[in-house]
Amino acid sequence: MGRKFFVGGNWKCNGTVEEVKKIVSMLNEAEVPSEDIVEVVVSPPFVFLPLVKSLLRPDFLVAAQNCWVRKGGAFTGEISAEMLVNLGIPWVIIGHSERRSLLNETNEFVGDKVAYALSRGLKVIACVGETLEQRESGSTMDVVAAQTKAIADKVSSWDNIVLAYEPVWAIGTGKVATPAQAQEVHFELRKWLEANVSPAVAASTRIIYGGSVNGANCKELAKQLDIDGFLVGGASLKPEFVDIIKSATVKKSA
Ligand SMILES: O=C(CO)COP(=O)(O)O
Repeated sequence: MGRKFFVGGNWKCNGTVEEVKKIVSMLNEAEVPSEDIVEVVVSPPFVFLPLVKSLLRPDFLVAAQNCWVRKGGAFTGEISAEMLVNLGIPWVIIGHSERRSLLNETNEFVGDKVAYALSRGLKVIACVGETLEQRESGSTMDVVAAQTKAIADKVSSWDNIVLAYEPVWAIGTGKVATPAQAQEVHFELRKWLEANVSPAVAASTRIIYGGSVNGANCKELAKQLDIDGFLVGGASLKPEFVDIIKSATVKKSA
């Protein structure tokens, strides 16, 4: 169906110059499947973006972890989409659950950010996901559908969006969703896109999974029909990130 496997590494708020250089050399030396099998994007904190971009192998790309909702200006502490474009940063992560919960980013705000970033020419990894309470009360699909709708309402094309399903209860907890749990939500999200955006967008949009993905659990997850890759936190800072990139071949032969 032509959805190229996508592996993102979200470094979150971690690293020193020395650590960043070490991770980049580890990635530069890694033998991974070719670019037509897997797309790899790493997302360091803003301050390291130029350094990582200048050192990283050309077949891996970089992403910012956030950007301002509109054109830059008098917004102390923010980084605009225009600045990312100016630096040649192709991707940005928007709507990560840590920003939604700790910084009160609402569905509407996330939708506005996605739309603005796309309008400037950035590609977007847009994150959705339910909390444990929401899962336990049976509202997982309502929650992720509302988050996805807030994005769909604001954008005219999904060509440059990767949708990341990251259940909040699986992030940084070591408690990964089972392949069946993840597949179920990915399948439902694709159905949602089919019904509410278009069958073509549903068929072509990559839906990636995030939440305690590691070198040991990635293959079983990658085998699932509607899992088109991963957004990796903790393990993206370690050599096992390379094993996660390699899980793209599981998909290829599936
Ligand atoms: O939040 C995540 C990626 O964006 C997932 O984090 P962990 O892989 O550390 O659980």
